[in-house]
Amino acid sequence: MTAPFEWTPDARELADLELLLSGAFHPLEGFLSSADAHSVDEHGTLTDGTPWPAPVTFALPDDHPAAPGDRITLRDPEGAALAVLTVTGRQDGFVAGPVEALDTPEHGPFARLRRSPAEIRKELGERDVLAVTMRGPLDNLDEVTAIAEELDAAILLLPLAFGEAGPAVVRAALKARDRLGEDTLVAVVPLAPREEASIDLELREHVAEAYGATEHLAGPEPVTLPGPPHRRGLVVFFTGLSGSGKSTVARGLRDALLERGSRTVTYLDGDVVRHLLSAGLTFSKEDRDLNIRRIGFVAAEAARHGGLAICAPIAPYAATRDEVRAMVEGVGADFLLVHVSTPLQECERRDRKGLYAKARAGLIPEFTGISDPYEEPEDADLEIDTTSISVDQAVHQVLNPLIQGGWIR
Ligand SMILES: Nc1ncnc2c1ncn2[C@@H]1O[C@H](COP(=O)(O)OS(=O)(=O)O)[C@@H](OP(=O)(O)O)[C@H]1O
Ligand SMILES: Nc1ncnc2c1ncn2[C@@H]1O[C@H](COP(=O)(O)OP(=O)(O)O)[C@@H](O)[C@H]1O
Repeated sequence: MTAPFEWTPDARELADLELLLSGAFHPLEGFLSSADAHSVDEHGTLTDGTPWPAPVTFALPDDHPAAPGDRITLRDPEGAALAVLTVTGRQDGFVAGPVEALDTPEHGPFARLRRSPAEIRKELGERDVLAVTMRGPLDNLDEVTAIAEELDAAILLLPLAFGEAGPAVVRAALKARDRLGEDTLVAVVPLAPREEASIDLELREHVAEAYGATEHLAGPEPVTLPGPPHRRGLVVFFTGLSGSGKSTVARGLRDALLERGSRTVTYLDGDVVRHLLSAGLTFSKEDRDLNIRRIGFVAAEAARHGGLAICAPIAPYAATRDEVRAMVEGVGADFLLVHVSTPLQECERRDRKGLYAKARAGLIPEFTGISDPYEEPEDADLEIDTTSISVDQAVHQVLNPLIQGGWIR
């Protein structure tokens, strides 16, 4: 009997899964084996010689027990079971195998426009088709019209909607359709961009062909101009030992920002987090990581909308701090890691809450710095040792770079 495995793939894998299931990645029917992925990289073909431009792979952590013959239910982050992957091979971190659809999630912006290649081909019938794949607005509509007229072809716009920018690309396609004429078809394709431009282009051609294209035009690459720093979201994330001064400096920073009044501030105080958002969590590694991920999630949501979030947990693990940085940068905001590096000796001397004495006496287990690890950041954007400076000076050591960097006016 096979084990009932479940897994939530990452965003790129989920997008690829949707294209495998819809037939947009024809002739692929599942995730590639390590051998196929290497063959694609080296020769632009699968091991059986079928032309294919880009690896379409799926990874599981090494400690996941799935083996050939097992069936893995793939779920979206909200828990909907999307497909079953039957494992045919597992090597070099890649899990290969065909996928079968279970359910089509009917949510998300522009879900009604996520039409399958078969549906679009049926609607287009025998006509020649000029497909335009887009990752941003089209600035060449006259050219598109001229080519379509010359070929006597129908126009099919394929907005490649992936990630944060996805809905904006679809809106650009609908705007282009308004100008090109109502008979222009639009199908949303969740194709994640590939790093190498030539491979990305080839993959777009394959997908366009699956949708019935006889001619393919790649729209221009979007120009992304980040807004000025004072309009961008920002997370100021303090990390350091208990008693190092995180909360004191974070509160001082919050107050200084509120006095200036130029930005909205979300303050995720450590104690408030532990009483509400993370109530019931312990200080085990798993619970500390969960606590930090929750803080990161809330901070990233505030920053997504251009807000400034200040967080001040111990956050002892480098990998978890990295995850938060990625979460924040993933929503297009900036992340500033402030290491409050006051040495243990000074933190223990202060022992504001008497916790170090209790930890030394063995009354508090897993106490950071005493009986639990603190991984010193190697990627801090700022470092402050509060041993022999005033609170006001410490606050200015954070505030000044924020002003100089243009985040605060
Ligand atoms: N075992 C153990 N280790 C470290 N700290 C402990 C522990 N038990 C309780 N406390 C108190 O909890 C505060 C740290 O909570 P955090 O949420 O910031 O920790 S973590 O980031 O999840 O590691 C920390 O507060 P601060 O002094 O403000 O840092 C301590 O007062
Ligand atoms: N320059 C300074 N910056 C921050 N805190 C300082 C400074 N000098 C002394 N302290 C004292 O150190 C203690 C730091 O405690 P706290 O801010 O709660 O640390 P943490 O949040 O890192 O546990 C406070 O009692 C604070 O008054």
